Amino acid sequence: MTDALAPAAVYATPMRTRFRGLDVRDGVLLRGDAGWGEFSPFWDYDDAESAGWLRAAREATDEGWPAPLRASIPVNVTVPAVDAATAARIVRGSGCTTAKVKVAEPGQDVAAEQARLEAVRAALGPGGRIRIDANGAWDVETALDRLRLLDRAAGGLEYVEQPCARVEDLAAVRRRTHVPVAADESIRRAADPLAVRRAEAADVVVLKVQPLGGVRACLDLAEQVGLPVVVSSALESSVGIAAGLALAAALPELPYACGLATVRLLERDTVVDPLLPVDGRIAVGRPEPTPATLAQVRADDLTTARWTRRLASVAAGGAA
Ligand SMILES: O=C(O)CCC(=O)c1ccccc1C(=O)O
Ligand SMILES: [Mg+2]
Repeated sequence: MTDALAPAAVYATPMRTRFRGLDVRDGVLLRGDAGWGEFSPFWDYDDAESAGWLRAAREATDEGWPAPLRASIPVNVTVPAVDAATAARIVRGSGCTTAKVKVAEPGQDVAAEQARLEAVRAALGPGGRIRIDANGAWDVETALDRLRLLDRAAGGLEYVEQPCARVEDLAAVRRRTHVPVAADESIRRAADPLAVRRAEAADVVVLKVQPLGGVRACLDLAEQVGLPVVVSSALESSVGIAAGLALAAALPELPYACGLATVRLLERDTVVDPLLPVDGRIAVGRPEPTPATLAQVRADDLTTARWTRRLASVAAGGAA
């Protein structure tokens, strides 16, 4: 059977602040009977790793999502590895009472991280919550050392996301610190996401809809892992964020703020009503692109050709 999978649009937008090494975010929008879907694996992901991202997009276009159990989702403001004054400005402008702060960025020292966390605490006030994300950059001893310093600078950490890359190292850190540990890459980039549970390596799991193959796949995984879930974005446009909201809205329990307030990190969005937080929550919804919004983010011909080829290639692999 030939696959008529073709991009309805290819988008590209500059980032407001460099994040995860990205200055531009781009991807494909697909359209089906159930609505719009986003396929936007990062460029360093190969076809095999991008297959889940395509399953998530096709769930959005062909099936839609399970019924929501809640109408709005509490979210964290995401603070890139910026200077202290910029971090404070991002937090104050967000309306959120939970902040997730990037740390362990290559080339930055711990003093800059302490200053960033002190500024975020001052901006949030004593009632706010602060979590940090090290993206697996530390070894066990470095993690324990940094957690002591950064927990103090933050006036208390809600949790640390992926302090080390390996599951056994997460488990070792978890045994030796009072800061709760969240697993992100150890879930979404692992051959066996349940290894985290078996090793008792985390207190919380971060689930991202695109890399994990869709809302239903994430609901199944949440049930199997049996730990509290934080739904987080893969820096999608609002079309992709809508899938994250659908997951957060369908989980039986949602004890933490989710990392879905990332549309603000993009200069432009694919829809008329971007999925931005108001008073720390995003209303569950599914805003749609229009010809006018798509014109604002239309990728150039070269980018469009690259995504069209990539989509076909991932789809061909997935069909095998
Ligand atoms: O969790 C958030 O607040 C935002 C999402 C986020 O941090 C992220 C976005 C894209 C790729 C990786 C990550 C990450 O959690 O490391
Ligand atoms: Mg993370």
